[in-house]
Amino acid sequence: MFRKLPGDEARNLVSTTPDTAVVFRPAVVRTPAVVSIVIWLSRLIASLIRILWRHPIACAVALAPVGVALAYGWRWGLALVGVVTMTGLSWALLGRASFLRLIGWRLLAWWRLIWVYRRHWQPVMVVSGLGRHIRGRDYLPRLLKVSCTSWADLVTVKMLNGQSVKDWTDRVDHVAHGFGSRTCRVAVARAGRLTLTLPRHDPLAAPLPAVPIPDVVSVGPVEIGTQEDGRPLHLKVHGTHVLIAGATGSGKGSYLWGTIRGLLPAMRAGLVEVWALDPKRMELSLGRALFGNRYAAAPADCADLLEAAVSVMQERADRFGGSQRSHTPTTEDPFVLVVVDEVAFLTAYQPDKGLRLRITAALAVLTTQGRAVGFGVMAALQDPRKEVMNIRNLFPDKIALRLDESEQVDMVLGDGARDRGALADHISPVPELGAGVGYMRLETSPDPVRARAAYVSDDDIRAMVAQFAPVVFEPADGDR
Ligand SMILES: Nc1ncnc2c1ncn2[C@@H]1O[C@H](COP(=O)(O)OP(=O)(O)OP(=O)(O)O)[C@@H](O)[C@H]1O
Repeated sequence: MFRKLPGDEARNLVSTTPDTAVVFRPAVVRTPAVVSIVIWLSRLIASLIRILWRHPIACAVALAPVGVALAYGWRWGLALVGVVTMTGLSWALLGRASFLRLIGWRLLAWWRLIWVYRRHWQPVMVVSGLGRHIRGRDYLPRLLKVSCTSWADLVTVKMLNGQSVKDWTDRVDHVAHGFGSRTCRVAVARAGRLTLTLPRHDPLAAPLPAVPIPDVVSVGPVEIGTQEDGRPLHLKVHGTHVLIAGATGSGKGSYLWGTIRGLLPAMRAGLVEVWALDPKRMELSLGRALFGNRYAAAPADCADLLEAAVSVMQERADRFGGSQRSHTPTTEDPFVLVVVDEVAFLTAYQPDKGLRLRITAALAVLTTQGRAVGFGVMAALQDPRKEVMNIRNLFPDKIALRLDESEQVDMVLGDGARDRGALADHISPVPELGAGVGYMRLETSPDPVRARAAYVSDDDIRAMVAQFAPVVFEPADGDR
């Protein structure tokens, strides 16, 4: 009935240290089977009590039919099970959202806690190096809670005393793959506790059609796509500056055009002006009519346009000085968004040093002094190295689309962003899967947010021009 215990083998072992006469003979203490059984039973009872304590409702639901069967006979117990099952099914069919919120995700979380996380916890922690094996005992981080959303598991963990967040961020790959997920993101829940986000599937795997042009006049935040958690992606442009970095074909255009699209009603109302710099002549030229004479492509024209923006900004700052510290868009003083595609053409690859310096200086002035007086810069570039864009730190909000090298992620999003799960170098180069997907790091939050911008196609841009170009820029033409 009882298997041979390991002690039977150990009894025969004799160990010595090399080159000495010292001989160790392990002392084997035989544990009577009854002691083992008592220990095992007491553990079982303790875990049953713990389950009852932690999940009283689930236990009541499971035990109620047993109670009814014992009191009134098995037919009534079975009937109760049938009624509960039918009610649950009807609820799931008729009110899917509320069923998932109140029952579905909790059941799934419980199942994944038992089947995925608790089952694999010890091996994953030990193999990844997050647990410690000291003198025959395993010291493991504690698995506190698992909850599920529509796309990911959120796992709350208590770190071992003395562990740092970096210990975990260095091992996100081990943890992700250990629990059967593509990636793992680490966020601090509170002192000593972390929340791990492990996606079950990629909700951003399919391209999104362009967001409809809003009916209301708004200066932002502008809806331009979807976040990983299914909520709309709103990009703030008024009161900040945004830098978008991504390799060629990563979908930078969707962010530029998505933002312009969301601002169109405000442009028509005269509350927003978009000034466009398009040194490659490929991205913004299709909607050129939307920008009127605030469009430049040749480097010299770009420098002139940027300096014009600086002088409008400084004139505004002189007027505002002493009377107001923040900007509210009006038709007299609209919000000015300077959109620059492939800014490196102007700041790094431009052979004319004089032009390069003028452009870099104007961008630096706009990004350091512009936001309080209603000027924002939104710049896109392919290569985020400092030599290419030495003012990248002047942009409070940053977006990393697909990047070629892992080191580039922290160059764009700031130190530690990749460790926190911003795997921009892992985004698929296949346009349908990865174009427009990126990680945003906003000024207000250190945790990168994964999102996908909706695709604004050439036809969408033509439609925008046809609907808005004749009226967008006329009222403000005399401003320059
Ligand atoms: N949001 C998106 N969703 C799906 N596909 C997209 C999206 N954005 C772009 N694409 C696809 O990817 C291709 C490249 O996009 P886009 O030209 O915007 O990239 P880019 O980063 O601006 O590249 P480059 O720097 O070479 O101009 C597009 O032709 C389109 O097919």
